Amino acid sequence: MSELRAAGLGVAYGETVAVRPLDLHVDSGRMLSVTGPSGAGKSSLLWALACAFRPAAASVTGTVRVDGSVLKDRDAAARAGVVLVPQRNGLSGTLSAEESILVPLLALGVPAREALRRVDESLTRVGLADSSRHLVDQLSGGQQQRVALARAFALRPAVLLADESTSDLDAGNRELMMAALREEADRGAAVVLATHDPEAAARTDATLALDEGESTGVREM
Ligand SMILES: Nc1ncnc2c1ncn2[C@@H]1O[C@H](COP(=O)(O)OP(=O)(O)OP(=O)(O)O)[C@@H](O)[C@H]1O
Repeated sequence: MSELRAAGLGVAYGETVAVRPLDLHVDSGRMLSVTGPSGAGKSSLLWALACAFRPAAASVTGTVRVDGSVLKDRDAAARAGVVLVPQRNGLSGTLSAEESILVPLLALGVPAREALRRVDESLTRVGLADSSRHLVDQLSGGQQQRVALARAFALRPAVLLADESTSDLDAGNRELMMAALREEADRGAAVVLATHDPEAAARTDATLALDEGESTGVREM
């Protein structure tokens, strides 16, 4: 069970203010969508929630807490179980789908047998069990999105931050991935999905709308 809370969270790139300080909270078991036009600040908000910015890359104000503990940096976020699926997936093109999932599990100290079990389970969940040996570069954009989500699911995140993770999917796979994200929430994760897609946003519990970096409020669905 995990609760995500941000207070006064803001992001600027030099003179460019990407996110004006905002508060948000996502309880365990809930899904929040972050919506807004291109450039509204959705990715910047998710990166700040994951404490993923290098200090030189952006100036971030405010605090992020998971279960009451302030996250100081990216390592602390990882230890708290915060997993970011970035907009461009963050996969290495030269690894296979299964290696993409296995490597971070082994790096975290998950025993090999359990890690391999999670690889199979998560690729099956996203409908890519038959593509496990394919290199990421040999997969379509939508298949790569599903591998990136499978990798996140295998990590059993406490907080799952998914950035446009359904944007390249056909309707059937979008449905499958939205159901999988809901399962993550049902398992106890706090889930945040940045999306342009009103149908995906409608499947979440609440929506935070951004406009030029400003929150225009949270609407319960
Ligand atoms: N590394 C960067 N350096 C400077 N400005 C940036 C950087 N990244 C983003 N920005 C600016 O910050 C603002 C918010 O960008 P961000 O990518 O967070 O928006 P977004 O809502 O995710 O957009 P999209 O829907 O197109 O992905 C934009 O004005 C963008 O140009």
